[in-house]
Amino acid sequence: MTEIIPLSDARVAGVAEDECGEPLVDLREVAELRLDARQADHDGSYAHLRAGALRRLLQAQRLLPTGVRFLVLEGYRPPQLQRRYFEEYAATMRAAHPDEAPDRIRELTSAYISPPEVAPHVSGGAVDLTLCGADGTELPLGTEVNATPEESEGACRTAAPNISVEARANRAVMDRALTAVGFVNYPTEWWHWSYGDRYWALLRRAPAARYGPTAPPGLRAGGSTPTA
Ligand SMILES: C[C@@H](N)C(=O)N[C@H](C)C(=O)O
Ligand SMILES: [Zn+2]
Repeated sequence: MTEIIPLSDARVAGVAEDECGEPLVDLREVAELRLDARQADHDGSYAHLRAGALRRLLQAQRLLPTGVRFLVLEGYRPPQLQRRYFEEYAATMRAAHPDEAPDRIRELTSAYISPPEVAPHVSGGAVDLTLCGADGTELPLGTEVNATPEESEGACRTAAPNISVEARANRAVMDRALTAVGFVNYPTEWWHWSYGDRYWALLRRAPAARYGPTAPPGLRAGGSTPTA
């Protein structure tokens, strides 16, 4: 089995960043992509992706079998929302594992929510998505998108054995299309794919991440505005 590198791993934080300045693009204006409103926020941040990541996502969609499309749940995530998600799930992990040291709690947390300082969604290069048919009906992928390791008994892991043959085949369909255009998967979450962020750079052995943390679309004064 290949090693799963958690987002809390020091190697992720150690990746250099070479911000390319690509803008965030509003997916609500991209007719070819189907968006789901489950993660919708007040300013539409969730519906944004860096231009290069979006271009690759559209290429990947063209590689899907006839009649199958992507259903996108979340792209960009503002830094303060990432911090809130991380702190909330870390509290859940502390309650479930009261004897574990802080570093282990951070690692357990990062299996489901990224530490804010390396968060792929905050770079605008990560996307949570599933597959649907022509009428928008979701295909079986083994768990709901965003199912926790606890509620899914680990079936959220991309290579989990405890899913149906059909779900495994659908995960392979996603993998083939998204990997072919340069995305990488976070192996603890079948629905989470990214391009250009630090995790991507580490897995693809790129010299640096192309996308650093960026400000929400409403706060940007043209181009990409680094937040830190
Ligand atoms: C839980 C999910 N929505 C998610 O995005 N997790 C990853 C690891 C993240 O926080 O970047
Ligand atoms: Zn994600």
